[in-house]
Amino acid sequence: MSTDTPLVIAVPSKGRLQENAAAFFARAGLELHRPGGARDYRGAIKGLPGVEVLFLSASEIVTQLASGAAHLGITGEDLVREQVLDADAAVELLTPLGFGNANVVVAVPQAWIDVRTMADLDDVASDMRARHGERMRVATKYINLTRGFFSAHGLADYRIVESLGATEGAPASGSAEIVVDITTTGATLAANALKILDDGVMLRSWANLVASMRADWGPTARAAVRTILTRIAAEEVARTTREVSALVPALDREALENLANRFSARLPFGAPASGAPATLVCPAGQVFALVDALSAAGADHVGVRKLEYAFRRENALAERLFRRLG
Ligand SMILES: Nc1ncnc2c1ncn2[C@@H]1O[C@H](COP(=O)(O)OP(=O)(O)OP(=O)(O)O)[C@@H](O)[C@H]1O
Ligand SMILES: O=P(O)(O)OC[C@H]1O[C@H](OP(=O)(O)OP(=O)(O)O)[C@H](O)[C@@H]1O
Ligand SMILES: [Mg+2]
Repeated sequence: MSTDTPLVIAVPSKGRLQENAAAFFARAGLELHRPGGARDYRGAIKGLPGVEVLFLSASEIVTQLASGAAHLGITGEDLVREQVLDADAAVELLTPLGFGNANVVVAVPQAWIDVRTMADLDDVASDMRARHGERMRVATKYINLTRGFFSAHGLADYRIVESLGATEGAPASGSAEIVVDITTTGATLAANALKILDDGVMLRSWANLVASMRADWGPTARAAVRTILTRIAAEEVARTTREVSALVPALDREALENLANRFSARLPFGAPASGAPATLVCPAGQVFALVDALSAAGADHVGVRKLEYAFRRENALAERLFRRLG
């Protein structure tokens, strides 16, 4: 039974992702409003009816997406892969967001100089089992990811010691031999005299915009998500492109189109009428090469602008979601 519920968006309210997530929505012109203050975990988006915001921890956001209690959320891919058994059926990772980067890795004591790969680790584990009748202990909170990765490497002689914090301290404190944890700068691993195995990167994770396939996507939720994804896409296009305008009478329509193609630029308003300036939109990284080419073609004044938003009819994010939802 489908009912017409509001769109529920889950946003990190604490931890590593909070600030970047709030900045991400702000850039897209979506102002998160928390009427009850920091203690209230429910809010709204200013000027957007039909949307409810939940302020939760990154891990709780995964739970809400997996159950369908939230339609859309921002959280780490590491948590999605760890917490949701059938992640590809339950959720759609719409796009990585360029923040919250962390690798899930297998790390062993630096003192184990002969242990560089998962195969070496397998030898150590078998050896421990054979000589001492003990299984190698792996401290982690990534239990499912660890089981999957170890079994893919044929490593079976180990047991997991569930860790709920300060995982990297486990080998020094004697509660485990090795660890599986996330790392960004590597500082915590180094401080604990641990090293990553050469083939020990299990997952390269980023914060993602994630949609739930189990939520109730009624008309109100669909309309609201389209508005939100349109703004997000418009901000992204504006941020990654530049609008270039120039008067180039020497270039006819075909020459202008060829020049645009050379720099992966578009002519959003088509070729200009004679005597009118041309407007091109190119990737930010191509802008100076394009300016040089326009100057070489006789342009006297070339203007470059960074737009605040660039709305286009097609929106890859929304299309991806609606294709999935059917
Ligand atoms: N050092 C880091 N740099 C960048 N992103 C990180 C880093 N550590 C974690 N993340 C990302 O942020 C997510 C949430 O991490 P965070 O530390 O905020 O919460 P947590 O440790 O899972 O939970 P808790 O806040 O209860 O300790 C991680 O799962 C990962 O995707
Ligand atoms: O490679 P680095 O840049 O040193 O970052 C890695 C550390 O960051 C995370 O911990 P966090 O500080 O979030 O504390 P937590 O254990 O409470 O989650 C993670 O669990 C590592 O311990
Ligand atoms: Mg943390």
